[in-house]
Amino acid sequence: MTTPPAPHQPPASATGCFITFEGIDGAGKSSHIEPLAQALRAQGWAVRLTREPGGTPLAEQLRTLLLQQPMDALTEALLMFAARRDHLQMVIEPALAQGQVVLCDRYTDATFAYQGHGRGFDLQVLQTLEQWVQASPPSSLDTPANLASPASTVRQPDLTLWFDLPAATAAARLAGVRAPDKFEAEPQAFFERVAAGYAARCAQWPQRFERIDASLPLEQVWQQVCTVVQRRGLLSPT
Ligand SMILES: Nc1ncnc2c1ncn2[C@@H]1O[C@H](COP(=O)(O)OP(=O)(O)OP(=O)(O)O)[C@@H](O)[C@H]1O
Ligand SMILES: Cc1cn([C@H]2C[C@H](O)[C@@H](COP(=O)(O)O)O2)c(=O)[nH]c1=O
Repeated sequence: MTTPPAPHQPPASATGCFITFEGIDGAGKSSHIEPLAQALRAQGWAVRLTREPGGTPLAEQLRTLLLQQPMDALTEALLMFAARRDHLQMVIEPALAQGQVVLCDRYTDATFAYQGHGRGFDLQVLQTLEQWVQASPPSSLDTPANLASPASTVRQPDLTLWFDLPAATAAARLAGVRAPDKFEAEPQAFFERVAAGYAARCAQWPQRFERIDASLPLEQVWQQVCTVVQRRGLLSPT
């Protein structure tokens, strides 16, 4: 019988690890997030799998509105951040405080890519909202005095896997798979802008971002995911 690999148990004082999955619709994120959760659990990690917009009862209600209802760009951005605030307070921060690995299907890079680059919404305004919403710990915005000044610490992912795929390939993969939601119904030019937005975020955060070539066959994409997570010391080769 082979000996199982030593589990990567986080020390009691660990603050967990926050990993986000990003990319345009149809890039292949969801195909890999659950297998990665299983691989991490098999090596001893406590894993919290979640998504944005969503992840809490309130944020899931906001998701339904966001993915179905037409609305102006500011309303859309505010609802994305409202959902994120609830998600951070109720799920992400508590899980990280317990030393868990949080795997989140999309986070704030999506807001910059979709609302910022896709819709053309003001990136400075998004940056201000980011400072407020992602104040860490969340209680640092509890009092009116604290609200007046931006947070000193802003919760960012430790690692972002960016599934990079041409918009035309993503559209071909999604064609006929399911009825498109409000975002998926956008034209290819929208997703080209979103993809450019992700490339800009990757250039801005080179240490946090890992680009995954999502145009390759599923098994090769999975290999890239494993290699990146192994390099970050969270998984050991099996
Ligand atoms: N490497 C791949 N090669 C070919 N097809 C793929 C590959 N990865 C995923 N697919 C297929 O493409 C479609 C979209 O994949 P998936 O749902 O994982 O993307 P996604 O990024 O999570 O999309 P969304 O953000 O819209 O939910 C699915 O039908 C999936 O089976
Ligand atoms: C977090 C976030 C998401 N979106 C968009 C991107 C997708 O089209 C949908 C979510 O659907 P998925 O199938 O779960 O990927 O929401 C966005 O526009 N802005 C955001 O911040």
